[in-house]
Amino acid sequence: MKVVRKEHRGYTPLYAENLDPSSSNKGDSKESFYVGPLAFEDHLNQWPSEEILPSWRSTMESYHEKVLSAGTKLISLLALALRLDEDFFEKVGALDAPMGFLRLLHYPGELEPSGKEIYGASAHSDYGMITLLATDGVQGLQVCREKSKQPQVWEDVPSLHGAFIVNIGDMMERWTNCLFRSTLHRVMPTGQERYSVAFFLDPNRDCLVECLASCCSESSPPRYD
Ligand SMILES: O=C(O)CCC(=O)C(=O)O
Ligand SMILES: [Fe+2]
Repeated sequence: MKVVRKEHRGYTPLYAENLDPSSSNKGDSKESFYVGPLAFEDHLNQWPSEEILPSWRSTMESYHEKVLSAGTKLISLLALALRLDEDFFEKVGALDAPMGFLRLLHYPGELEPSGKEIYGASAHSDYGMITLLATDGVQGLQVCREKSKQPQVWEDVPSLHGAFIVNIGDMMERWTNCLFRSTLHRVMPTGQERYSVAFFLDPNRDCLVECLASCCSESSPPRYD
């Protein structure tokens, strides 16, 4: 198929991805479609033809722009919470040519029989700054609050109509010296079909990520420098 994933854009088929290779997982029971940054590198995006899906591209572009704008505002609130200037992450170049990746996800209700454990999405944390996640309200998403404790305790994430679920990513964990922890999460199959749309806001590749001054002290030195 012409839109099969290339350069992190396009279609990923069922079971093609395994977010937690340490588990004896068959591959995640989800299929997805990635749309990368629009303003920059837009030529890498892959779009189904207008004849097959009329207006799909313009709908995705419009959603991408709106969720990027919401994510950018949220990042400025995180900056204020960290006692930084509101535009700190802009000033360090994190949002230059914003690296926003939209991922449309579909989890089928019925799964292929398999002797292996099957997850919708196996345990992982997202790797950027923040993720804004919209779901159709079908359960399945779980978080583990204490990710370094064993045994891990998983909690269902309730869905709130009209609200995004916001996850902190690994880069934000590093930046804040673990003050903000990236969220370990997974999606369990429930037997019900499920749709979600994730928007990953990553820092620009040229942005230097170093421990924020407000997040380290003598008793809490930078862990990643
Ligand atoms: O579908 C969901 O609720 C979560 C998706 C997810 O965690 C991801 O794509 O990184
Ligand atoms: Fe995720």
